[in-house]
Amino acid sequence: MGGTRHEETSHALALTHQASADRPRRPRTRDGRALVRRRERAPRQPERRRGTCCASLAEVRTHIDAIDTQILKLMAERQTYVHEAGRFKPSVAKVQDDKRVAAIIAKVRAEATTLGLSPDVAEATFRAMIAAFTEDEKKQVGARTP
Ligand SMILES: O=C(O)C(=O)C[C@]1(C(=O)O)C=C[C@@H](O)C=C1
Repeated sequence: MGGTRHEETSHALALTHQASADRPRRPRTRDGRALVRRRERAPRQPERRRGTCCASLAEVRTHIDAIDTQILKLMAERQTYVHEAGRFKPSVAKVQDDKRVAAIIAKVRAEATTLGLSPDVAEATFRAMIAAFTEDEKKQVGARTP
């Protein structure tokens, strides 16, 4: 390119402009930030289901740790409602409600199946969780009633 410095600069700018004009425009938010599409952040669902989305055991465990934190937050929220349930029970003997537990387990098994989660894993997890919450609720009701 044997033109003046100014011509060279304009040519380079024109090329840059051309290259960005050819590229498909990324969707942006109203304030101009690039919208990251979900597929770019998380692996595609089938890969995740097949368990082939991670490159190392450490990466797998990072995902598991993050999910465990979400589960714990939901358990803390569940606990507040279990304590609320305790307020409506007149005695420790009324805390355990087998009919309610059976209904929860039936619902959880059906939902797990829809979500692609093993219903047996879901049932075992919920039975253990409800048993622990029930003991906690008994302590709470026992502290309030004779
Ligand atoms: O629903 C209630 O009555 C509760 O006290 C909550 C809960 C639960 O953890 O889901 C706990 C104890 C009962 O056995 C039934 C269910």
